[in-house]
Amino acid sequence: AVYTDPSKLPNCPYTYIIVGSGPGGSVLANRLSANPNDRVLLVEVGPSDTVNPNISIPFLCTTLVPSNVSWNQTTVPQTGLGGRSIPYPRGRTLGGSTSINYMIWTRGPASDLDRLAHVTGDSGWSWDSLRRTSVEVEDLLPPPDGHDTTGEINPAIHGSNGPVEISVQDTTALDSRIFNTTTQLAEFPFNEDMSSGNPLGIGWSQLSIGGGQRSSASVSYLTPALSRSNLDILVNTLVTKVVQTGTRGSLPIFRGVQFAQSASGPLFSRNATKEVILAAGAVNTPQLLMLSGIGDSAQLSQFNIRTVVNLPDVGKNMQDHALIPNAFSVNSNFTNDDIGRNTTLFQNDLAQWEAIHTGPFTQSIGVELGWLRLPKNSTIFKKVKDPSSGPQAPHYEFIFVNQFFSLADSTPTTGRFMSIFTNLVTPTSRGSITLASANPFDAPNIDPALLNSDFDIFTIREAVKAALRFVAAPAWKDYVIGPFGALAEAKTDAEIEAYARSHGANVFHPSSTALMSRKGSAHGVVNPDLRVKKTVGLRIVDASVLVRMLR
Ligand SMILES: Cc1cc2nc3c(=O)[nH]c(=O)nc-3n(C[C@H](O)[C@H](O)[C@H](O)COP(=O)(O)OP(=O)(O)OC[C@H]3O[C@@H](n4cnc5c(N)ncnc54)[C@H](O)[C@@H]3O)c2cc1C
Repeated sequence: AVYTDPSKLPNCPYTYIIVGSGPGGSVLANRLSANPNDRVLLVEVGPSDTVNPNISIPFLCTTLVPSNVSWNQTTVPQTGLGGRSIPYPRGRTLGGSTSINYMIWTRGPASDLDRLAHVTGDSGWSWDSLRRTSVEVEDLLPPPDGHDTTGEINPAIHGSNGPVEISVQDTTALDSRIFNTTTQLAEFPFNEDMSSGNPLGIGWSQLSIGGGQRSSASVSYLTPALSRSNLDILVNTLVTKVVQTGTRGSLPIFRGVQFAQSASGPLFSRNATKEVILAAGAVNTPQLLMLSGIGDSAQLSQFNIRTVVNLPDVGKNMQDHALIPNAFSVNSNFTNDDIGRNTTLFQNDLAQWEAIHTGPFTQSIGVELGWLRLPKNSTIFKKVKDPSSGPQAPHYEFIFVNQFFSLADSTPTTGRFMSIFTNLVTPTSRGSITLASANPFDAPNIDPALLNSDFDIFTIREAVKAALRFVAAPAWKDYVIGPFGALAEAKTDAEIEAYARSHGANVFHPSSTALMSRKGSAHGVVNPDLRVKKTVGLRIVDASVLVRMLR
């Protein structure tokens, strides 16, 4: 059952208590409650995902940031972005960020997972080990417009029975031009299916959309488990601390949690008989660890927090993907810009979606994707070792968008556009999450350190130049009028770097703030089985454990 009031929770022992309902929390709530002998409590600070109808509608994903279902926080000033603080949204509702994200579904390169297995000394994290699981979670469905997807995705490598519904997008005006470019410019080869383990090239996006609706972790994993009498979900409630409940040998046992609905409201507490599982995401998990006395003792003492476990890597090593939203004016009678400007069109498209779940509102913003590498002879490699996981792993990404979309500039009131987002997917900059106060209701200091290294600024600059080369192909001759706004003024390398710093944002992939390392290693926060080092009864199951962000 779903509870909104902590005082109404049944007075029963819980086997597992899960903090946060993002992909990690939702999947575990489902899998653990499948055993009727175990009782599971899932605590989520945000409201139910039914409070915002736009969550289900793929095209309206951009309205969810900021909103009543997202953390509306900002970064500390970013040196790499010219000192700007930028919005730092994450999902704050059932399903976590999968309820507000852009739904691009991608497995990444095999070498990313193989590197994770190597670094952690646990072959369970390898591509071969996880490939079967990644197929089992999928249910590949036809696109909403029912078009023949032959050549756009390889069904043989996807699942057809899993809980997460996936599909490719409806066709758009960009498709044939993008595809034709891959035959005209050798540097941009076509890739029929980027989920094969080798994502390099240009291909159709796969999305966690089924039957025209978002397939979030909540829809896929919580909804089917809601009728189980051994699963309780408590919403609108912040876990403020994990609590030591005893010791085993010299190790503290952390099987307790405290939670509250406001800073001044009553504090509640419950214990798990087996484990507390943190799935609060790469910003909130390290914050919660530190508030609980697990972290760098020097930092904790600044806030008068008693150190229970000194783990200096908590909150360190933060990574995220910088994004530059490059806009191009296009010669077209219709782009998705029209939907945003024309109320009648908007209402008609919305009505179509509500009636039969077809039409433009079934689409997310990313039509096609590109995963690309810097050339081997790039000058940066004289100074910096290639940070990618192997020759089939990209350094940067293209996301093709059939409209103007910028997180830095306001949307023009006239004109039609195409955008190519260029995203840096192998950053070498490392940021941090640190406490700003000992009050769990305060935001921590969020520092993703975007574009903060020579490699990062070099790569994003080269990515922007690659996007300019892409639209210079003959396929775009009658369509692209030219770069728009500040991009049109950026000609030299130095100008493109300045443009990247003044217009850069992020693509909301925080990770690695409670990173995994080999069992027994003093470095890191969790072991490869995701148990928090030097503790008993506490695990982390979210993006904070990844040594490097996967794609
Ligand atoms: C706008 C946006 C667009 C994105 N687009 C894509 C995309 O297209 N494709 C893609 O693969 N990825 C995308 N992502 C990223 C992806 O959604 C995340 O990487 C992923 O959801 C991270 O999962 P997580 O479990 O680490 O954290 P989250 O999904 O953020 O879940 C954490 C949950 O824990 C809750 N929580 C936090 N602290 C507490 C607490 N103390 N007590 C109780 N509950 C708590 C939060 O409210 C949240 O619900 C996007 C993200 C955003 C924000």
